[in-house]
Amino acid sequence: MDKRNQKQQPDPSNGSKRKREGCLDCSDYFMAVAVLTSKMSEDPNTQVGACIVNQDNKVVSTGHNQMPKGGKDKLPWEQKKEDEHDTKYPYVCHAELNAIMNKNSADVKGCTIYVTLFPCNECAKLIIQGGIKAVVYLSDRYKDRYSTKVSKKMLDLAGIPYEQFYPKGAPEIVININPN
Ligand SMILES: O=c1[nH]c(=O)n([C@H]2C[C@H](O)[C@@H](COP(=O)(O)O)O2)cc1CO
Ligand SMILES: [Zn+2]
Repeated sequence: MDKRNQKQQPDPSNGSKRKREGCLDCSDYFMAVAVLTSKMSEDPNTQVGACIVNQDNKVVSTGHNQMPKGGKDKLPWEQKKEDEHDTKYPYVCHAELNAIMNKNSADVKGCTIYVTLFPCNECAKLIIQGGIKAVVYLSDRYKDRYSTKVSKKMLDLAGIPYEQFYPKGAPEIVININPN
């Protein structure tokens, strides 16, 4: 048979471009976004970041712990003072609250929240009532605090799973933003 006029079929195993090895896994990316977002926090002791992702694996929001509008540079970051009004605790807006408020979608129903610290009870309420369907957290540093224990109790009652994050790829991601 004369093959001169036959169309050449590309050989998938030879000559075609292969996909890049070692590209960032989706969940590693989302937690990395949460960690990067935490770097915006002005809290000298604990910086928290959150990243909310919808069912199409699209980021719909991020947030970090920060003072409410109008309170920046006017409210304290102290952890301990004789009077609790002089500490950060009554004022600071948690990362999860900010992420839910910052959403670029109508709601956060069915979304997953990636957060660098296990959500406290107040954040758990927002997560549950907002319709978030899963929590992925990095640190459970405050697991013995009552606010974490009751948070887990509420999440359990609402049937919202929470799992600790473990990276699928390399645990360290280096970002260089130097233009040169
Ligand atoms: O769910 C949370 N989300 C969140 O943004 N935070 C913030 C509030 C404070 O700024 C900081 C905790 O401060 P500290 O570790 O010094 O107690 O983390 C804390 C929690 C859980 O405690
Ligand atoms: Zn909280």
